[in-house]
Amino acid sequence: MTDYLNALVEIISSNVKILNNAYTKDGRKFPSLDEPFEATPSAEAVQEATRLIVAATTQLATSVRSPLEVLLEQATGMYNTVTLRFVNDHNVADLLKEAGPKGLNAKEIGKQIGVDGAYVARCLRYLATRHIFREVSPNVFANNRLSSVLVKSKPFKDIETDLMTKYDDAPSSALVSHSYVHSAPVASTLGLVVIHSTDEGFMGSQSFVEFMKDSKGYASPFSITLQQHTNMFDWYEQPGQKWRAHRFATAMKAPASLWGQGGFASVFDWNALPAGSTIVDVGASLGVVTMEIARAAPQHKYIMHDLEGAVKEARRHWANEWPEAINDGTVTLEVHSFFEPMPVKADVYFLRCIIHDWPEADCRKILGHIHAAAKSTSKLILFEMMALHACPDEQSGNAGAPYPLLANLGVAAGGFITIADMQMLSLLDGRERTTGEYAELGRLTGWKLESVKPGPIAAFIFSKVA
Ligand SMILES: C[S@@+](CC[C@H](N)C(=O)[O-])C[C@H]1O[C@@H](n2cnc3c(N)ncnc32)[C@H](O)[C@@H]1O
Repeated sequence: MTDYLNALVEIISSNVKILNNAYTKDGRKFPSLDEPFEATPSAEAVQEATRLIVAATTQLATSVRSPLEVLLEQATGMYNTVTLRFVNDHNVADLLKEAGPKGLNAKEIGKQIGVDGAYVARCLRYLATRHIFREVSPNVFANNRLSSVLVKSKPFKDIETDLMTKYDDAPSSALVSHSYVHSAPVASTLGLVVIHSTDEGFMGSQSFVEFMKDSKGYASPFSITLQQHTNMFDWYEQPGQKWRAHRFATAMKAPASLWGQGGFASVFDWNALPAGSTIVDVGASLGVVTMEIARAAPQHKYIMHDLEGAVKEARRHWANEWPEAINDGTVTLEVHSFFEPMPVKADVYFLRCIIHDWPEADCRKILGHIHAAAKSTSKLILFEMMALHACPDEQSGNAGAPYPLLANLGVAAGGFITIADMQMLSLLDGRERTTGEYAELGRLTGWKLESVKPGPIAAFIFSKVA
């Protein structure tokens, strides 16, 4: 067997060849981080090569670096959060977009955003050292591919103060190649997930350790930080949080693109259902999944449930995007809490990124209410990410990865899901689950897991058990 370091180097070099060949076939060269965005070739082989390069380079760097340095880098990860929060709050990427590739001096940036230029330079240098922004010459900074994800669609002068409309018009077509995000010339809604993480996520993380020891009756670490006995979604419904609720709802457009167009419509044969079947989107938010499925199978009736504020947001979204579907009754929006008995006897109930928001007892209530209302033939579909152990796991069918990589490819495949798991814990005491855990949750609430369609967001398809 090749020695440890060379095994990693071989994985990197053979997969870099695959990437380069894919670009050569497209008649271009692999771009550096400083070059403008160009969509990545989308072939599965390119995505797999990318995952393996990320897994191996991270493991190689971690292996050769001093353990103390690695731990220090991780222990001070909050500076990633706060520097990103700083540049976002002051719309620095938007300002630098207007400055162009020559960039802008930190003093001038400081003048425009009302912060001492010396602070600005240090924050931007911290980020540039981590490949977010570029230090073009001493204290002069420009956008690069990563920082341009934070660019919004309005001129800098128009977005400085208006929190409610700051993120409007962000295109939902985040340019995503599998789970790797590349920057578009203007911010995608996926950039809002980053920003939400530096704000609500950061607030939650501050009471993370305390909560796990003793929740003191609070719903989540986030609730402890806020000293409020409500969960994050109820907090969004409160006066003063409308702009955060709006930002969150806008961010929720993004994960639809993680699956790519047609992903939700293709996991289930919606057209095999009798015409006029009833399909409920439980906790729908804007209803981006309903929109995709209803476009593919407009002969059915779709009902979206959510809390009052979220339904108001959704009404605005549908009025802009597809008003006919509301006007002709194809899609109905209703205020309904999934903690109350389900009022609809539907053919299919689906929930995207809902179950991961809640602790076990709440998930059982939600799925139990749906079970009580369902027909014997009803289907339940949970669209959720699939948690993976870092070691081989026969039960989940994860046999491992090439030597010496971690079975979940470290941050390459396990990165986003473990971040999401921590985020769910921090914000809501929710969690990401393995396939076995979804099957067990179904068993306890009267649902049999029939099949799983893997993907960045997997579909867990259940049928009702009497
Ligand atoms: C993570 S978002 C997912 C939204 C949507 N399913 C999607 O994937 O775009 C969670 C949603 O659950 C909604 N929600 C929270 N508590 C709820 C409740 N008790 N009843 C109904 N919806 C609720 C929130 O308002 C939010 O829209």
